Amino acid sequence: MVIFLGDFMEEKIEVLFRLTPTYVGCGLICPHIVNCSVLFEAIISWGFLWSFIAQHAGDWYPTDLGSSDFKGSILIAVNPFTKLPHLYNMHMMDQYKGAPFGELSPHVFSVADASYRAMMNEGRSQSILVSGESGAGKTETTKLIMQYLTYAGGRSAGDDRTVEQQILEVSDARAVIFLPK
Ligand SMILES: Nc1ncnc2c1ncn2[C@@H]1O[C@H](COP(=O)(O)OP(=O)(O)OP(=O)(O)O)[C@@H](O)[C@H]1O
Repeated sequence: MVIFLGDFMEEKIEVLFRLTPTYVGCGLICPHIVNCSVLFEAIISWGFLWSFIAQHAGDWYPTDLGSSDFKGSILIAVNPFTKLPHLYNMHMMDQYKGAPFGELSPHVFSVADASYRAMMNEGRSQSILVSGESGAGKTETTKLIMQYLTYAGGRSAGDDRTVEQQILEVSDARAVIFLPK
């Protein structure tokens, strides 16, 4: 599940994770939910979670969202367990670049594009939450989001390196700092 949280601050996301036991609790309090299909259960449970947040989050819940309306975007992404290169190639990125949200079919590039444009238009950091159980495809989905963002970002004037190269170089630096051999 990919959720575009807009310009939620990092600490707000931490609160979200702390609230996650509520999501588990929903299944215990309402046993019929756990009998639903996995997808349906996930949708209902996240609905409960967001409802809970809207009601109890108080001061950290962004005021511009109102108290019961989620302005961001949720994408249900299903792991295909097979390579689907035609869905994630340059042509698809071209299609989604700048397209109004919801105009084209649901796609992780659509979420990434909305995030990128919000960052550019509002000049504020944006957050995308990728959630799911082990093996759901979070890592692959995150890589696709990074692939799109590096494509959308291009390269800055006077810098021959692409954004992708710069990110890879930072990753190398972090690997050296945190994972010395
Ligand atoms: N979009 C995709 N296209 C093709 N295969 C995929 C895709 N997403 C996931 N997979 C397949 O599913 C496997 C597990 O995906 P992934 O590693 O992203 O899961 P995860 O949610 O990060 O798991 P964990 O939480 O255990 O780290 C991948 O190795 C890949 O084979």
